[in-house]
Amino acid sequence: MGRLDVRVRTNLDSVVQYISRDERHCETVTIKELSLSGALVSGLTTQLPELFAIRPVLPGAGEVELRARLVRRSENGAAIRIFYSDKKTMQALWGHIKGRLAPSDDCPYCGHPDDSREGSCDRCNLYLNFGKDSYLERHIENTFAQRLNIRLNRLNLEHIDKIIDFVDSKLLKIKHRSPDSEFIGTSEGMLAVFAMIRKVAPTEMSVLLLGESGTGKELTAKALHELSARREGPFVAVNCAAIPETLLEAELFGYEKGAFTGAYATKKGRFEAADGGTLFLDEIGDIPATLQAKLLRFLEDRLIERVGGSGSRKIDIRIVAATNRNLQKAMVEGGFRADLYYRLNSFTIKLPPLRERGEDKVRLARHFLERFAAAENRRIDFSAASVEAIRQHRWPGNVRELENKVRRGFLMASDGLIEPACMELEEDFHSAAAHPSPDPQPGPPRAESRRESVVRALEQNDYVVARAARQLQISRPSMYALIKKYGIKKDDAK
Ligand SMILES: Nc1ncnc2c1ncn2[C@@H]1O[C@H](COP(=O)(O)OP(=O)(O)OP(=O)(O)O)[C@@H](O)[C@H]1O
Repeated sequence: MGRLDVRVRTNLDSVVQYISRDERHCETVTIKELSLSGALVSGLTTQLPELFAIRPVLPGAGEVELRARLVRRSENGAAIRIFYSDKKTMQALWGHIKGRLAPSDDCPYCGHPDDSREGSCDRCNLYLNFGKDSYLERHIENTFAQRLNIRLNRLNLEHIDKIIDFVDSKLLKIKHRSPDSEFIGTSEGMLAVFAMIRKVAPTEMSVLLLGESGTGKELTAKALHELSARREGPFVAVNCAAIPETLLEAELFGYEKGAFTGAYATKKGRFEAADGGTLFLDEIGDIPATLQAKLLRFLEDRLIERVGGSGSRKIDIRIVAATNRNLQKAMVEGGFRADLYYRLNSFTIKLPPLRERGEDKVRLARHFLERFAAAENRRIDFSAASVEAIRQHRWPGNVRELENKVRRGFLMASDGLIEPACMELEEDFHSAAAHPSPDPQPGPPRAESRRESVVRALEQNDYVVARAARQLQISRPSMYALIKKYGIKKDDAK
């Protein structure tokens, strides 16, 4: 029963109706107690689906249809929640309840003595003027925030995020996700990376990205592009190690017709394709010496010359380069030009390996799982053992390996649960069980400590909600909802 509603005893015959597997079920029950948002019914014999209809016959108003959900069953009957319906139905329902209100001097909501029956209750502040026609609207208005709060308290962080996303994107059509919002991470290392991305993105500086394979270098390059003034221009990515050395120059700089055997027509290279935007040169450590010289020339004068061409042309691009090799060592050993290294190295972002990102591992795994599950409209979760195995695994292939393992787990899961074996991580789980980690790893809020995480984030950000929300990688409205949900006040946070 709704805690905020006036509840009366009644004896209404009602039909409960639902459809399962194309079959219509009807059952007659009796409503014993009724409020605007709930009822207690007796005589229910079947298992109900999550949502069903109940059709009480209200004396004087006839049959009304209400949408309902089962809250709990007991020996006395079943408690159901009634959802707000159209105004006419609500008025009929309220008319029935009002007619059965026993005269009392106590507030029917909270029991506080009240003899005026005018205005609001001194204690719970709810509107008491039942006799007025406007009561229903005033009641709905007055109780809206409290109803919302009751519901919010039952939701977890992910639900709240989903609802806010839905409202923003589907109802308000706000495209509020920033391009790096799919970039998951709240570990110290990743927060530093995000801060650097935001700082350097709007500039025209060349950026060098360092990090093991699969740590997110390409994603970083895309974020740099999206957060720059070049975002409307093209983003062109070239994996220099994937193109044979003999073809790389023509691929990057283009060629004129007849420049070499097989050059039947003039072709633009990737530099020209990226004109006005960003060129991402992945595996830059693998380009041959001749191309290193050509790239250096470009960085100095911004001119390119097609293979077999006689003139040069100006190109307006920003270069973001990446490598998982130790360029400094390659430079010392003579495999990479020092002048090019220093040109590219004017701003460097180092992506930490996944094994050093603490609880980000689990956060990323959940992010990928959510994506796969949403694409196939399935509900699937990790078992506790899987979560532990994800924490323990060393992840030599970093985020790409994690994504692949979660994809495998998603395909192999049975009964809606991914066990370590589904991801081929059973050994990591067994070693975790044998040597439990004393260090629970820093990271995002777990259910039991979520309040503490929210308080900590607020403290660390001088109570600036937007910044604390950013630190926890949640939206600002979600942060406000959490502050309210946990009743956090500035004084508690100290
Ligand atoms: N922090 C992250 N949040 C969400 N997805 C990520 C993150 N980091 C990486 N990914 C995903 O992991 C995969 C590998 O990332 P990416 O290709 O950017 O890595 P890389 O360092 O460029 O790899 P390589 O060196 O092998 O080219 C991609 O699917 C990418 O979207």
